[in-house]
Amino acid sequence: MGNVPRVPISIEPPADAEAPQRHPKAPAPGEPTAAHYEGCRGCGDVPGSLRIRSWVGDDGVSVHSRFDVLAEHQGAPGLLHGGMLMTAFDDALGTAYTQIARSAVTARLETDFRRPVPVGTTLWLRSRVDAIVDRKIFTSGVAFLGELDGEVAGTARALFLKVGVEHFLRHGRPEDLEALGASREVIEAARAAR
Ligand SMILES: CCCCCCCCCCCCCC(=O)SCCNC(=O)CCNC(=O)[C@H](O)C(C)(C)COP(=O)(O)OP(=O)(O)OC[C@H]1O[C@@H](n2cnc3c(N)ncnc32)[C@H](O)[C@@H]1OP(=O)(O)O
Repeated sequence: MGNVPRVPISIEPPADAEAPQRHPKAPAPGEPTAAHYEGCRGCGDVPGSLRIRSWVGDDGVSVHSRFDVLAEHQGAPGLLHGGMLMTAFDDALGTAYTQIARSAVTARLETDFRRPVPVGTTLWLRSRVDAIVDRKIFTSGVAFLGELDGEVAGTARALFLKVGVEHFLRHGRPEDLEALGASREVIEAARAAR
């Protein structure tokens, strides 16, 4: 396999992992969550976005999300593209962790596709953080056809790793970071520190 890295195999949280605690500044149960970023492909209000909307669950930790499946999300004729369902899970699980932690990025995402999803369906997703171990945030979610707790269309698990703002400053496109208020000097300093 030459230089191809070994593929990590497990995102199972250890049995003694820390239980998730809601961040004190997170929105309250029933409130909508904020978009990750206005340019986000999952939840931002920009062309090409899935325009996923999420709300905090009654327990203050889990999140439920709505994704209206449109013709532009097709893979097979009239059916949702699998990668779009993964995008929806990435976004919803990535919103669930914002109830607990600040910034983190997806390290691994596993999805099981249980039922085809016709165009015109409203998908509802339930997502939660199962455990946190140091920088690792273990999450899981379920996507339902038509209504919360309807027929299961898919399930997913993801591992997010906490990162600092320097992750985005080092790797992001400078003009997008500058549009968020980062100065060229701060961006260059973060890149020089690599
Ligand atoms: C300006 C601010 C804007 C803020 C906006 C917020 C936006 C939020 C956006 C959210 C939007 C939605 C979401 C998005 O779209 S997020 C976008 C998609 N994700 C990415 O681009 C991430 C790309 N990957 C990386 O940057 C690095 O690989 C990361 C940071 C993830 C880890 O590299 P780092 O050098 O830091 O860590 P490490 O390699 O020492 O590993 C540490 C530990 O983790 C374990 N491990 C690692 N990988 C895996 C794996 N795949 N499976 C299982 N385990 C894995 C590893 O074994 C080790 O474990 P241990 O040996 O310690 O036990």
